[in-house]
Amino acid sequence: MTSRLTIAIQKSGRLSKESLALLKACGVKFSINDARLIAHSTSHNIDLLRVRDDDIPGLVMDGVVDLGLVGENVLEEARLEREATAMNANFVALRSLEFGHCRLSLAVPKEAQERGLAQLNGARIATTYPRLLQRYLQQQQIAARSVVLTGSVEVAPRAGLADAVCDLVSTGATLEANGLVETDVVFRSQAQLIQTAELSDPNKLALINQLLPRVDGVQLAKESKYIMLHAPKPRIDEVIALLPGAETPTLLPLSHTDQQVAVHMVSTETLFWETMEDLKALGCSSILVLPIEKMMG
Ligand SMILES: Nc1ncnc2c1ncn2[C@@H]1O[C@H](COP(=O)(O)OP(=O)(O)OP(=O)(O)O)[C@@H](O)[C@H]1O
Ligand SMILES: O=P(O)(O)OC[C@H]1O[C@H](OP(=O)(O)OP(=O)(O)O)[C@H](O)[C@@H]1O
Ligand SMILES: [Mg+2]
Repeated sequence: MTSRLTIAIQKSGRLSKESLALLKACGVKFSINDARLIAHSTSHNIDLLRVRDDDIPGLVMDGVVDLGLVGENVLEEARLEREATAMNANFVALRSLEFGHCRLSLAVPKEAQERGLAQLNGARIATTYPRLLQRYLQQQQIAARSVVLTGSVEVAPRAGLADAVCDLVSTGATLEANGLVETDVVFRSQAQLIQTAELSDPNKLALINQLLPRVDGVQLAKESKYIMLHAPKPRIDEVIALLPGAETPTLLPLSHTDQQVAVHMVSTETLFWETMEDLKALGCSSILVLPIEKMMG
């Protein structure tokens, strides 16, 4: 029987939707039953294990699953923890996935904002990431104690459990709602695709080799746009100079006029409204910016 590749993703949380969307965009089909831990792919020899994100690094490092999609914050914390306790902390980082962007930051109550990092000497800092926090404090030569909480870290100072927090931040809304001010970035994170270190099954390796270019293609497509416009022939050089990354645009004749040409190109940069307005001022018309679903070089 052909072996099945197992992939661990977060069951429900900040990474779940985009993890599933990535697999789907790679052509891996699943029918998910929310109550089930395991989902079998109907298109590939792949099983999906849906777990808490904290469990994903360990499952990959112990070889229980072949691949995992997890935030670098959780991954690096687990790696430091395992290294410190002489457990296997090996894995292979395959790809950064460009979602789940956040930062682990120190934050203090608004009233204490002016006192700087030195105020943390002797302080109690609430966090879910004690290893990442201690590494940073050591680098900054600060001696503070961590209070480990697995949730609701942001309420710890108000509850009298800590003087500061070291918590995940994205927009900053959670900190603000709790009267806290971000003072230092401890670690920057995004979702990663990781693989177990000892993988020799040729069927699994073949499947991974099929998936990786698809992951790259999905990411490239996400960052790219297809731009189409009609440009006045005499001003074509000026038009091309305005377009981001337009070294090799396609120029096509238009059926109804020889005064204008159609310009088609793929750009990995955003076409800003300002540029579109400049193009219009040069005499361009029918300017379209379209999303791209898939790309392969
Ligand atoms: N505000 C955010 N914006 C973007 N990404 C985030 C944000 N907060 C967290 N993340 C990323 O998503 C991961 C999962 O966050 P989530 O809040 O869903 O975790 P959780 O509550 O620990 O879930 P679980 O129940 O799986 O343990 C985090 O470890 C981090 O990498
Ligand atoms: O800076 P912000 O945009 O406010 O995001 C930061 C918050 O997002 C995450 O929690 P989430 O909302 O996922 O809920 P949780 O605390 O229940 O995990 C994280 O733990 C922060 O609390
Ligand atoms: Mg978690």
